[in-house]
Amino acid sequence: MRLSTVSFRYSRRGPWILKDVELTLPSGSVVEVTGRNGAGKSTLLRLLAGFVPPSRGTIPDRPAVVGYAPDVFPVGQPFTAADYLAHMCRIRGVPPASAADLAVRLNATHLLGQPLGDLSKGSAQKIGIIQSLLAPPDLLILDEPFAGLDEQTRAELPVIIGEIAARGGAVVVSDHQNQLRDFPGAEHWLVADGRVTVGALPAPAPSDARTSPSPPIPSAEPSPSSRDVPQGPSPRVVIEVIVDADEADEVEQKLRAGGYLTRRSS
Ligand SMILES: Nc1ncnc2c1ncn2[C@@H]1O[C@H](COP(=O)(O)OP(=O)(O)OP(=O)(O)O)[C@@H](O)[C@H]1O
Repeated sequence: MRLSTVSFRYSRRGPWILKDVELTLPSGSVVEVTGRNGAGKSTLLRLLAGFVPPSRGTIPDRPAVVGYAPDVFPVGQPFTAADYLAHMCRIRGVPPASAADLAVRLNATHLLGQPLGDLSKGSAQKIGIIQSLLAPPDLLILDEPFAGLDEQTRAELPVIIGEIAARGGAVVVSDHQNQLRDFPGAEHWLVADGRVTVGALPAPAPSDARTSPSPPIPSAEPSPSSRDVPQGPSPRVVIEVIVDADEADEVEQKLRAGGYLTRRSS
C-alpha cells in the first residue's frame, strides 16, 4: 500500500492538513505515528483506512480487510457491547466466538453485558479495538489505542499487533504514549507541518532525558504530547483537576495545548 503525493484538507478553502505525502506501507510492517496535537495524525489514519478520500493524490493497493479503531469510540448506540459485537461479527462474516475470544484477551468479558452508552472511555476503547480485530485484518489502524487501557490490556495489545504483523498484516498506530517506541522493527512516522517524516523518533523517553537539552514538559519539537505521566529523573507534581464529564474533552485539550501531560480517570 502506498500514499502517492497525497494532500488533504477538510473543505475546499480550508487549510491543508497534509501536503504531498509520499509513504509506503509494506505488508508485515508496524508503524507508530506521532506528532503534536492537531498535527494531522487522525486524519492520516482515516486516509489510510479509506474513510476519507485524499483531496489530491492517490492511495493505491489498500489491502482487502481493514480493521480500524477510532480514538473516540462512538458509544451513542442503543446496544449492549455483546449485541454490538455480534452484529459486527455478522457484518464481517466471522463466528461470534471471535468476539468472545478477543474479549478474553483484552480483559473485556465483564463489559459485554453493558450498554455501550454506559461504558467509560477506556472500556469503550476496548470494544472499539475488539471490533477492529474481528476479521483478521490485512491492515490494522488504531488511533490512540492505549489511552485509558488497563495494564493487562496495555501489555496484550502489542502481542496482538505482533501476531498480525507476523502473518503479513500492516499495522499503523497513533500513540501519544509511545507504547510502541521499542517495538522490535517498528517504523516511526512523525506528522508535522503537513508533512510526514519517516524514521523520525518522537522526543526522547524520560529515561533518556538526561542527554536531552530540553525538559520533556513542556516538550521540545517534536512533541509526543503523552497523556501519561512519565517516570522522569526530575521531580514531578501531579495535580488532580476534577471536571464535569461533558467538559472533559475541552479541558484536556486546553491543558495539552499548554504543553501539560494529562491522564484521565473516571
Ligand atoms: N472533521 C473535521 N473538519 C475540519 N477540520 C478538522 C476535522 N477533523 C480534524 N480537523 C482539523 O484537522 C487538523 C488535524 O486534526 P487531527 O485530528 O488529524 O490531528 P491529530 O494529530 O490527530 O490531533 P490529536 O493528537 O489532538 O488527536 C486539526 O487542525 C483539526 O482541527
